[in-house]
Amino acid sequence: MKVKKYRGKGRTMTGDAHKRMAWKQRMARRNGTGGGGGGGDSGTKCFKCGGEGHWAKNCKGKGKINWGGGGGPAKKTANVQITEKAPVDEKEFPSLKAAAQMARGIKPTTTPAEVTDALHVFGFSSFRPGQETAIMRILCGACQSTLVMLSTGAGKSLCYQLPAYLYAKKRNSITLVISPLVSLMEDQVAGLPPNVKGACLHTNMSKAQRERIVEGLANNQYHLLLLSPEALISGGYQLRSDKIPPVAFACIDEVHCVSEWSHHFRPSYLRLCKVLKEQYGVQCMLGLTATATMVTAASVAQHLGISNYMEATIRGTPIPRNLCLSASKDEDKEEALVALLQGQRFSACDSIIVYCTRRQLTDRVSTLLRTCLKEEKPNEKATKKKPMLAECYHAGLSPAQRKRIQNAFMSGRLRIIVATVAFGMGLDKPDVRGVVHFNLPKTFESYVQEIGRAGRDGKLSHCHVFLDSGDLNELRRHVHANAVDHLAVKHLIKAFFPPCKCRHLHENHKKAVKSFKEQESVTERDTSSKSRICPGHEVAVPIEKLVEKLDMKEEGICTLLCYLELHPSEWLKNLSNVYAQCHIQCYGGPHQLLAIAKKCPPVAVAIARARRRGVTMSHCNELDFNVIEVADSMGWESGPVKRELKMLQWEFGVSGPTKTGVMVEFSDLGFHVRSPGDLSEDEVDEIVGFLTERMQTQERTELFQLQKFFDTLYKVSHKSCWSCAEKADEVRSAKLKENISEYFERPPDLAGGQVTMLSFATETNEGGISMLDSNVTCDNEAGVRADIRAFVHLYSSEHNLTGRSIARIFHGIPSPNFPADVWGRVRKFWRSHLGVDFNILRRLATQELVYMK
Ligand SMILES: Nc1ncnc2c1ncn2[C@@H]1O[C@H](COP(=O)(O)OP(=O)(O)OP(=O)(O)O)[C@@H](O)[C@H]1O
Repeated sequence: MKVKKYRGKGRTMTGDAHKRMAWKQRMARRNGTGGGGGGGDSGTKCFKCGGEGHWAKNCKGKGKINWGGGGGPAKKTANVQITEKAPVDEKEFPSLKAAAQMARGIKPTTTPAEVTDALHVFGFSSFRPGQETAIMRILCGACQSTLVMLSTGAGKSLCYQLPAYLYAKKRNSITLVISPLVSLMEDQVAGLPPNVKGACLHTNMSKAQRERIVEGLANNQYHLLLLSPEALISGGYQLRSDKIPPVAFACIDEVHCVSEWSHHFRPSYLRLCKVLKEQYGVQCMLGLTATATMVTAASVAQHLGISNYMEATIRGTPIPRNLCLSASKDEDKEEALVALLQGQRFSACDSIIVYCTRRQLTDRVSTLLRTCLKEEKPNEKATKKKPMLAECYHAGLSPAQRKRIQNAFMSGRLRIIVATVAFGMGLDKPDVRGVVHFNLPKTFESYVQEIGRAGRDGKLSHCHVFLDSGDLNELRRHVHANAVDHLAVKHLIKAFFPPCKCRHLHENHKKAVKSFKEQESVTERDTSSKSRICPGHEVAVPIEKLVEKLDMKEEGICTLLCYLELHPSEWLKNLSNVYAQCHIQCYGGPHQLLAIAKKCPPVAVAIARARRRGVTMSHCNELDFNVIEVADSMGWESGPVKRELKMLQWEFGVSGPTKTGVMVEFSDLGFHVRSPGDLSEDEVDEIVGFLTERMQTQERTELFQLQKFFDTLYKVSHKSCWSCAEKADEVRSAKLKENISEYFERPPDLAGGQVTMLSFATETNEGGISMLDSNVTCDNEAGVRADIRAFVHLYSSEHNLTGRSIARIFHGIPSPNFPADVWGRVRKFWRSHLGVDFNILRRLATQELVYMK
């Protein structure tokens, strides 16, 4: 739609007034207020004081927020914009005083008029708990990075949208919002009020769409920009800091992904804060999350550069008060689910989500519910269209089917959606009245996140979990799936720290100079790993090959590389993935290859290296080489080398560029790091030991937390859901909430100023009901050993088997080299020993492999 623009009294108004009106009416209905709320475009209403009959320009009303250096644009340097620090002058700016008080936790008597007016622009009449403090911290101009930890549906989005809107209006700046889910970005932008201009950049957009957005950014058309962490750190989409307005602040949604201790650690998040600070000059960051323990919060604060995280954290209760929780350990879960939904508690609920872990199960359960509940009264909200009782929703459905089911659920036509956890991320349906977990959720955090989809309108809603030891063991297997062997770690270190000649060259240099003083300082340097001789080399390791070699997922390898970067010794630096292999083909024949070698040094070096390996190049018109290695051997950065190689394809004459008949292609996407090549053997052992220990701690911790989660639910559970199907048990619900809060509020352990989670792993299990312990012995060891031997006989010639890979197959845990769709068909072995503890199985398999060698 073409947008008409009107200019009136210094304000810009778009022509889509009917859209704005509809939005205002929608918001008014939701807030229960009569009309619009003093929106910025209302024409006769003052934006500053909200008063009628005069324009903001002539307002003599309330004070102002400090807009950072008097509202002027932020400073721009060549490539970095620095947001100016605000001069703190509370007398001159009365509302700044309020902001500063707010930031210190003191509630000021009045909220600045600009802020309350902006709140009306968003269609709200008052702040929800936590919103005002967060907003004022961001607006107070003193670069107060803030962590907002409020439950799902508490209204965290306003905490970035409102300051972004005000900053953009006052300073023509933009706010960067880092959002982890591409699928949600469009919805978030579409949900903004008409006055707030947002845009997003993601991979699902066409090139033309992205270019339009980048152009719009350069023209100051947007108040906020949503993008994925990967897009930001890769610097893709031509998004350069000098091409966008100054950045007011950056908001990181799902900020717990920044912490390596989080259940959702995402390696690309790790470099996020650094890129925001160094490349975009961001000084103020706002982190948003619904589920973070204090351990995660402390670690996130470290990444955001917050020194006193207690002061900078706005924290609500993890579970909203209006949710009534229950759990039961029924033997027949399907029968129990039907009974629960027929009971008084859930039969009154119009909108229910039933979560299952597997796709086939969602299918089965939805069919069961359609059959067993069909006599029931259809959804009262049903419109002319036929009401639907229960449907399944999972990633295996076609996009059209998913859309149809989601729309039916959102409009109230579908009463029960039986879904995998893929459903519900970013779901903003206010009246979901019930969430039932047919299977055990993965963690405390997932549980809190998933039940948070109920009762977003603040009305009483019900949540129930069915406990089952089978689910617990299944989740336990998932934990083992991510663990790594000592040997795999060794291979990884070998790949990323190839030995270099720096030390040797240095020794030669030392001999040549023969200066006593120089020798002394060199001896000094040799003993200290911190001032190592090697400055670090660019290394690229092809992802596909490494995944196969280590039998480890790409994300797992990324995580290990992040641990190495986060280590106090900063063993390596992660760089953006690159294509490492270069293929040059000269259609002009071998002469052309030699001719380009004369003008392009990297080609000459690649030919020389090939010759050194014994390859005869005189009759060759093709050349294959690792471009990262070649660039490194020349002491050059790989970026410019690749650009120079690409240029070989073109010749620039007076009539413009013409093709030279040289083809240059890059392939083999690789992990890309900068690492030293002069590690001593002790250092290699230290790194291997560190990573192995770290992975083991992670495994122990996750197992412990899983057990603790199960025990927490078990302690308050009913034997059968019959006891809580008719009436909620408020005492047990309150007890469960209290125990969950305890988990989230547990203070972090600070070892040497670093956040650690070791204590979780070493803590004993306070007499909980351990259903895992039953598995720690192996009754049928001889039988298990016989099966292992049979398996090794059949498959060892074609596959590289390890104790772990055999244990995984016997437990039905897929890995890159042993995918479920292939190995799941080997029925005799796949999931054949679920009853035997994973680590015992691994030990037995390792022993058998050694005996059979
Ligand atoms: N001050 C307010 N007054 C009334 N409604 C509000 C207010 N702030 C937010 N809301 C409404 O609350 C709902 C939830 O808000 P929002 O999506 O920001 O929650 P959230 O905390 O980001 O949730 P999630 O964790 O699921 O992303 C939205 O419909 C929003 O319009």
